Amino acid sequence: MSEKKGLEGIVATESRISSIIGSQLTYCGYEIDDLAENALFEEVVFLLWNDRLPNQTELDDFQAKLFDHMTLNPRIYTHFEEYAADKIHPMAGLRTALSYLSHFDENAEDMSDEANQEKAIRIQAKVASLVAAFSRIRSGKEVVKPKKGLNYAANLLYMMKGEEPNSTEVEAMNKALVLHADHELNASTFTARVCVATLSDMYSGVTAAAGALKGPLHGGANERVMKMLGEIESPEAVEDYLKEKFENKEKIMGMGHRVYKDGDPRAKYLKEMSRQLTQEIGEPELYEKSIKIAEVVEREKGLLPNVDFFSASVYHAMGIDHDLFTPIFAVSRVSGWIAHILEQYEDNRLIRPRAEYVGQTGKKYEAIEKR
Ligand SMILES: CC(=O)SCCNC(=O)CCNC(=O)[C@H](O)C(C)(C)COP(=O)(O)OP(=O)(O)OC[C@H]1O[C@@H](n2cnc3c(N)ncnc32)[C@H](O)[C@@H]1OP(=O)(O)O
Ligand SMILES: O=C([O-])CC(=O)C(=O)O
Repeated sequence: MSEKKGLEGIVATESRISSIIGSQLTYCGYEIDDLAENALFEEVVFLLWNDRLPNQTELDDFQAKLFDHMTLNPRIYTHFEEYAADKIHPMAGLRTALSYLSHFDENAEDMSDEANQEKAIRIQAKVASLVAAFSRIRSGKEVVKPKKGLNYAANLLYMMKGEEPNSTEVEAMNKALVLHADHELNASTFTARVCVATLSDMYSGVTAAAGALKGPLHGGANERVMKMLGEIESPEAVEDYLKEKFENKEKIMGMGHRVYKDGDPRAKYLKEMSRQLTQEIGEPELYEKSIKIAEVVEREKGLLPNVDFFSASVYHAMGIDHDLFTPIFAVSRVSGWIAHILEQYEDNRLIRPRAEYVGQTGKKYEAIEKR
């Protein structure tokens, strides 16, 4: 085979946005540790889009613009009522809604830099509102409008829960958003770049990317991790549970990574958050089961937890519905998709690789009654 299956190790573009070397991840030159410990999610979004951190005036202005665009057209709520009645998965709902957002943007087709900057803010602002509104509408609750003065992470939680989150919850959500914001040429980001390299619009790029993130081998793994934790009764039951999975050649969700072979640098933060938060809600066994799973999978398969592994128990402890875990990932990753879309537009060329043909040759058309 002349191609690399799954394009493993292939460098498909240059990028200034994030870099992975060994187990070191940086956003625009800043170590993920530095950002996870210190940065506000909005600062990270500004950084990814502008290649530098904002000063206070720029941050205030950026946050104000995000706040101004958080409100949704009520026609979206009507859509959500239909999705809820049909019990569609929230990630399918989000994918459709990201596309629908373009219907309310009169500059959706304007490809100027100015219009694209404006679209970037609108999409980032509205994605949090979409996830929150969907979750409330399907539970028969009133949609909650964003609250002035709250940061992005706090507003996301506020719009979901209808009450102001405490500082521990805001800090945890902010850190989770920072950790998920960008990750080099992961599958959904690559999808976004392939889509807009045809010079399609930004809404199409993020919609395509959301479709890719939804899959269980990518962002959809976090929801499956929670399902697995629910299926295992106790830390003592982990060995037998995993033995059966290994025998059936099933993959263990949240474990392993295409690029990181010595560990995902984001996982340690989510691990610590999982320890603290599951303790606080009185469900420490969720953390204990997670630790045992990680230990057995490392021993048997040499695989380590990725970003989706401990985020599951973190989001659960924050009271988030399990099928909203991947949409929450998307709320953060939209920032990275947009950064890559803008970068793709800057120096675009159609992305169109080749396939090695391995099919039949020399066939002749036969009339249908002869087949
Ligand atoms: C945000 C993110 O997207 S992080 C990734 C989220 N996805 C998951 O957590 C899903 C579970 N993990 C996986 O499926 C994989 O580790 C991936 C897709 C993340 C990376 O995959 P790759 O590096 O391409 O490995 P690939 O899928 O080719 O597997 C290589 C071998 O390791 C095994 N393997 C890889 N991951 C796992 C796993 N989680 N559990 C069990 N076995 C695994 C495969 O079965 C395969 O074994 P084989 O060679 O005996 O057939
Ligand atoms: O980079 C990848 O392949 C998957 C990943 O960890 C991410 O998207 O955050």
